[in-house]
Amino acid sequence: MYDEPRTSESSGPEAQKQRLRRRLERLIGIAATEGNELVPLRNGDEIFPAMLAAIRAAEHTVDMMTFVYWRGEVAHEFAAALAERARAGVRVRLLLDGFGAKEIERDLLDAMDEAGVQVAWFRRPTRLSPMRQNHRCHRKVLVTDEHTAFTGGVGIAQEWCGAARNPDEWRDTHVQVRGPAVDGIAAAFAQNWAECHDDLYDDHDRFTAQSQPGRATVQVVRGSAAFGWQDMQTVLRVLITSAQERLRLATAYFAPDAYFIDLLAAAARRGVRVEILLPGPHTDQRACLLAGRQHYQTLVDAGVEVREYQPTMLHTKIMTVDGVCSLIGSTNFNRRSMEHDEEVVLAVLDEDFTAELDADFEADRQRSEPIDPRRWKRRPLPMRLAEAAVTPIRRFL
Ligand SMILES: O=P(O)(O)OC[C@H](O)CO
Repeated sequence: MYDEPRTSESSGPEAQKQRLRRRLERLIGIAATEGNELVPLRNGDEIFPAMLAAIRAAEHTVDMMTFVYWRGEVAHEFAAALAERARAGVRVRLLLDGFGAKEIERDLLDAMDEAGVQVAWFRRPTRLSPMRQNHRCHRKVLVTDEHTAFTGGVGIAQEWCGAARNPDEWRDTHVQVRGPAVDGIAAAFAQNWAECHDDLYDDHDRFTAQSQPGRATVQVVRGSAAFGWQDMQTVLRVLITSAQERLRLATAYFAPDAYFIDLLAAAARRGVRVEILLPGPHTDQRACLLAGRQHYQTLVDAGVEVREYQPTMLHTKIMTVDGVCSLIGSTNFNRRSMEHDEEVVLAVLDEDFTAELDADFEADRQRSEPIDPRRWKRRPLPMRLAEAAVTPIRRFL
């Protein structure tokens, strides 16, 4: 593995930002854009009002794609807002994943259809089997009037409402984006919409240039279901191997293959402070929790701090590196996100945005329990057996 010699010229925040930018640009082949404005949104209490306000303010287009569209008042609010804009003459497109959104209420679909919302389904599985659950549209994207975009972890369901005050209010982070990076997020929508609908664009799309309202440099990376290596793996690989001082990872689903466990352990062994925050007792995917726990010993032995979040389900998908770079989007740290599903993430090179995510991470860390290496080594046999039991399905998690 390439380890860059550290000199005074190659250290410092600016040098690290430039190093990360050039590595990501040349290894992924997508240019980063400058002048983006990013607003982090914490939990449903901040995320949903901002998204609904953007929909209600749209005058030309609303493009929304989601993996989860389940139940609750918020599901009705989104459907009503989308339908209202469609009735007002706005071109409204909603792309639902055929597996993740199958719980959507029929009445909401009928009401949106009647109002003129173009609803498309991404790969509806005809039967449930592990193989047919692959190639899901796991991206979470909202773009309004081509100039405001949202992405991150949130699903449209009651579970995400509130502010992580109790187990009924999941913890999540989303981001509102304005600036040139909106094009990359819009392209993530377009790529999946193209597979499900005859029209890629129409007269409502104006294709006007993006302004530069902020200071963040952002590279938008799309991941797609694929055999072999893919860009989502490259982003994660570059950030982990480039970290010099501190790497923080908060993820809803932690079930990577051994290669990525080794990368994290190697980062800790070369002196990087690696902190990983994962769901704990309130996970909604116990099999995934167990698959992740199989790796705790390797990680803590290497010096990685592993913690489980206690108050509620932790659904964030965040990475920060050296206080200068953040990763935020739909990607979990599991094989589904790295190999099986459609994803989109923003690699953000900006100290201010990263500081906000780091502060959130620290607040979440305070509400978590650390894995103690010596106690973990002595965990009871039933726990070990439960972890071993999920081994046959690990590649689907
Ligand atoms: O797959 P995610 O990360 O969007 O999460 C969705 C739900 O948690 C699935 O249980």
